[in-house]
Amino acid sequence: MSLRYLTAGETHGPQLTAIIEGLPSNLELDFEELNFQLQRRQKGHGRGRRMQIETDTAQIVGGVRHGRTTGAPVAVVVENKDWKHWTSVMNVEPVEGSDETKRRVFRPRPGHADLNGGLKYNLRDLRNVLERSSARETAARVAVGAIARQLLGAFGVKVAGHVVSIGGVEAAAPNLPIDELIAVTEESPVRVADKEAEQKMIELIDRTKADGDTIGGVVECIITGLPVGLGSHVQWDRKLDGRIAQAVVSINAFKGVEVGIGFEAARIPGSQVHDEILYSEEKGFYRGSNRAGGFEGGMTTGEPIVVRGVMKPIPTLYKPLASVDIDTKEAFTAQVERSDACAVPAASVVMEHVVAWEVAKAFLEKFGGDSIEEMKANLDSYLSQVGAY
Ligand SMILES: Cc1cc2nc3c(=O)[nH]c(=O)nc-3n(C[C@H](O)[C@H](O)[C@H](O)COP(=O)(O)O)c2cc1C
Ligand SMILES: C=C(O[C@@H]1CC(C(=O)O)=C[C@@H](OP(=O)(O)O)[C@H]1O)C(=O)O
Repeated sequence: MSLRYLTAGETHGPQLTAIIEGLPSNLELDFEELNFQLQRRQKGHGRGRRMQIETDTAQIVGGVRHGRTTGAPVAVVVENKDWKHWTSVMNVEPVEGSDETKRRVFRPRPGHADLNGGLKYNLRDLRNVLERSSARETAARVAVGAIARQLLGAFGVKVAGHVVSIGGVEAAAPNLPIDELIAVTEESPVRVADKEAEQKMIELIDRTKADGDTIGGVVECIITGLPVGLGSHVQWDRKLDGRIAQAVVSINAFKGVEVGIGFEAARIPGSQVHDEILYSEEKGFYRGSNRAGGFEGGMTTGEPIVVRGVMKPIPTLYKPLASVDIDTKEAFTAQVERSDACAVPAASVVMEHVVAWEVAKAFLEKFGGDSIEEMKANLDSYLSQVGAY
């Protein structure tokens, strides 16, 4: 059985819940590191007031004893502190004229899930759609991904993420060793290594917010330390780059993904796209460049994975766009809910974790095993085979 997970929970409900199935036993979990990743997702210039209310921490309520996984399903809970302000709205059926009715959502926001969800699920309070479509759910996905990241970490695999551009303001390509990239973006409010560009991004976010508008951007995730051969060319749904693309576009507001040089490959000849194959006694087979972003044939090449995702601007606008009242069918402006102006820095943390999850899943498929020790033995045996090739 392969690694899988599900999440449940509403943004203004009591908690988010995730269940992970298929983790090996004896993975030592670092709870501080897990919570650190959750807190990283809360930061970043442009976030709204909600992030001042929450202090995301993961409670592990199943599958872990004495700090180590047992092989049983791992259950994780992240509390919503904001729940206490929403208890009656979430629990009481709105009655005409009541306070709860005021929170009913009936003028759908263009760009959010409101209208499609209302029509599809036949819900006349679009809050029932909003509550689950909210990117609050990405806190659960980061908790899950942080565990996957620790699984990868047990094999020396490292994960980094950073912001490439916001609203067209581009950061210079950082080209730093992964540990430095992690350190430098950790301290940055926009998670960008280029300080000059960061200042321009901050100013742009502030101007955009003051205009009642929102802004998107591009983020990049890099994973190093992987062996050749994760994923497979033999079947469409085993191609790891394809699975990563699906995971990235599943993040709220993500509309595109690039692997390696991505769309740039359409503009230049093959001689400037493909990575030449080299060999040395010390390294074995390796590449002169990594324009493929670590993938050929849906399999890892052994070079770092480099994936980019594009996030559209946040749909909720304080200066709202045209919409229609779902009761009267009259033209109205869209409803305004408390909102972020820009969540690109936070989204880069989410992207790291959804990509880490897909890679961990492929890692487990390749090296199998019910315990970390069994996985390590399988990895060592494979590395010897590759080394002797
Ligand atoms: C970290 C993060 C925070 C977000 N914050 C908001 C927000 O405050 N307001 C909003 O309208 N959308 C926000 N979004 C985007 C919406 O959740 C998303 O646009 C919506 O679920 C519709 O899905 P789609 O854009 O993928 O089609 C956020 C997304 C992410 C990744
Ligand atoms: C709660 C989070 O993000 C939320 C995502 C979101 C949306 O519509 O996606 C709308 C906002 O919700 P609220 O109206 O409660 O402030 C964001 O704050 C989070 O990232 O943890």
